[in-house]
Amino acid sequence: MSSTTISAKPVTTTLRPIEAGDAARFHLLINDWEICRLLPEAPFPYPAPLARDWIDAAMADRAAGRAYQFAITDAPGTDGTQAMIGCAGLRLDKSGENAALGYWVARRAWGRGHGRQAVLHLLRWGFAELGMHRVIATVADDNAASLAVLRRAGFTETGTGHEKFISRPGIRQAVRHFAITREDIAFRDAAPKPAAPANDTKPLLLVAACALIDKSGKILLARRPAGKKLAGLWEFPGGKLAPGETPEAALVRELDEELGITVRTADVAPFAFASHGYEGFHLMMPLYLCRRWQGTPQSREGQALAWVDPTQLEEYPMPPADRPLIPLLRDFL
Ligand SMILES: Nc1nc2c([nH]c(=O)n2[C@@H]2O[C@H](COP(=O)(O)OP(=O)(O)OP(=O)(O)O)[C@@H](O)[C@H]2O)c(=O)[nH]1
Repeated sequence: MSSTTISAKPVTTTLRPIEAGDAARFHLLINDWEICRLLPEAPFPYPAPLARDWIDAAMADRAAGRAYQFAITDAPGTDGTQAMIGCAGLRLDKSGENAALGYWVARRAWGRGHGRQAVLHLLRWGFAELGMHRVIATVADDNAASLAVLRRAGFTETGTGHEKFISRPGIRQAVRHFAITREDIAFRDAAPKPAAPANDTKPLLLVAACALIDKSGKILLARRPAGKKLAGLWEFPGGKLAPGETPEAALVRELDEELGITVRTADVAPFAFASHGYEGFHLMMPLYLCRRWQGTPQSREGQALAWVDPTQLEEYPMPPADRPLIPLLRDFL
């Protein structure tokens, strides 16, 4: 991921990989008792060289695939730059199945939902990109804001304990442990919206769609052929679920029927969903990412195909349901 943006008004929270040039601001923000006292490994005062060392280690970890640390940034200012307001990251265990989540938001940016947005964004990215299945987090018992962030993000509390915090010598700080799984996130994203108004009786249509991503990071779009509804628009391969079929099984079937490729259910990762009211039905469409398949995608139903760079998706007219997915893909990939 080069960068990734959330545009959930009124907060705009962006994550981008942390870089050496962030050291001075990192130090300025973290060197605050109200931050250091909540982080097990942060001394207070926080020495400037430690900020540089921490970032160097983060960059080495990223290169080795051990951990992925991001700068949390705010909405662009009038000059277009995005100021760093905190840090969030995932550290994988040896098996690659589990990751530990860590994050902090500078005091000047508290109370605006940045922590929750950053955590949700990082989880979606991690579950889509890293192949991990479970994320754990440990939070000081007196860190009310962080406890709320994890609970609202869908984490389950798994236990309590005591840990050393460098900034609080002589005590073993009471902590709470949390965990969330890939399935929890998929369920959370697919959770029903609030009940529709009584006069809205449109049937719900469940469609599974997939962004196939090739080695150069391009996404496959298919053009709806003449004669179909929304003809001429570009869409993600996929289709309606047959009765009793899971979205993953529907994708495996549709990708074979439409493109002649073989995909395993284990190779499709849930990424986002579209929920859109068309005339006559309400579309609920989970979008999966897939980077591994067998065969070469071919047009089996007369549809034109195009491999599109994520930054150019906007140049391809897509159904209205797909439009909110474009910035997510552009910023994730
Ligand atoms: N596969 C796919 N369908 C989408 C996307 N966006 C979107 O609004 N849809 C809608 O979801 C439905 C997908 O149904 P489908 O592909 O199984 O069926 P279809 O309308 O092509 O006709 P069919 O019943 O002859 O297969 C259509 O109403 C389509 O317009 C998308 O990105 N991919």
